[in-house]
Amino acid sequence: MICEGTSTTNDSRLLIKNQSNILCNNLDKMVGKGEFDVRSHIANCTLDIITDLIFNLHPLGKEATKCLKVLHGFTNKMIKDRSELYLENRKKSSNNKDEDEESRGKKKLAFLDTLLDKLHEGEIDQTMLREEVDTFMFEGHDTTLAGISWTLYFIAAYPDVQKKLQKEIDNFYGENEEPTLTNLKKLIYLECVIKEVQRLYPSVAVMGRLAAEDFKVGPYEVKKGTSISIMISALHRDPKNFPDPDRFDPDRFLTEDRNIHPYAFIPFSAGPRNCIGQRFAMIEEKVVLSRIIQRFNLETTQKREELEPSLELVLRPLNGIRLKFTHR
Ligand code: HEM
Repeated sequence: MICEGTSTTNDSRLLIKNQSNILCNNLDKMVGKGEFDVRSHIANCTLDIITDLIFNLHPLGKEATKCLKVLHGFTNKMIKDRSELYLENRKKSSNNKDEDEESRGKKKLAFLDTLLDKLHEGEIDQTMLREEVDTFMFEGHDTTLAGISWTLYFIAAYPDVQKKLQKEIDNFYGENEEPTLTNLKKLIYLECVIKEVQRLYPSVAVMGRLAAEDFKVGPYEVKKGTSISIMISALHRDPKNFPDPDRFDPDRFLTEDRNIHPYAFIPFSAGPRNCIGQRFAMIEEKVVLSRIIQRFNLETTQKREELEPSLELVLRPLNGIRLKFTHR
């Protein structure tokens, strides 16, 4: 779905770019207004990105903010609207017999169209379709909102890190007009900062699993059927893998040769049910953050101990992320 080389990926890049521009234009209006909680601005951006990705119906993205509380009603309406368009397109394509498979594929812009294909082929039913959409709406919006907001805090609170990022990002946009999947890999330091923030404040801080069989963890016997909570946030602060674990130090991720266990750092989970949106999430965070850093200087008077992480479905800063924006 969100794979390199598909038309969906190219469109995703485009929609992230457009939404980042809208976000930066809105942040422009906050310059000169002192510190404010940045999260509602980021929430509008990440919600529009995910609704665009799923439905490709941008104006309804706005409606989503109001309707999230009645998620199913909202999802059903979006599905109904997109289904009508999908059926219309299908009719047009079957009338146009000359249209080849490739050009038909290119018209499939929304993730939901792929699911509608499966529905019409009888592989899934209406309920399964809605569940998939709900999962994507939640997993693909709140997680990136948290990730981007926490990262902006650390960029504001650590001016030396901000300077290094500005240098990398100025060079990047000096060389490239547009971010692409390939050139985004050059934003190495930004990636380290994003990872270090996910280490300290993982968007998904705890996961639940049911033991499928008996097994042992250290001295503990776990019986089949036991429900298990995996504390990602605690795992990420194990001093064996991350010395001085509470210190914010993006450079830890610069050195690839550190001999840590492959499951010591798992912000996107690991194994068969890991996050299928992780590549998309990294692209989204890189594009949105790099655009902000390119345009603004960030400051904060908030101390780290005032942030009060709150363990809900995602890890939220209870007191908000209060930042001051000035133009560079
Ligand atoms: C910083 C951003 C993100 C983080 C940290 C994150 C993290 C995770 C984690 C830890 C899980 C496993 C949860 C569990 O098993 O209980 C998960 C699952 C999932 N994520 Fe993400 N995610 C992010 C962004 C996204 C995005 C952008 C999308 C969609 C575009 C997405 C789609 C999904 C889906 C569909 C699942 C369920 C996979 C399954 O159950 O097989 N995620 N994510």
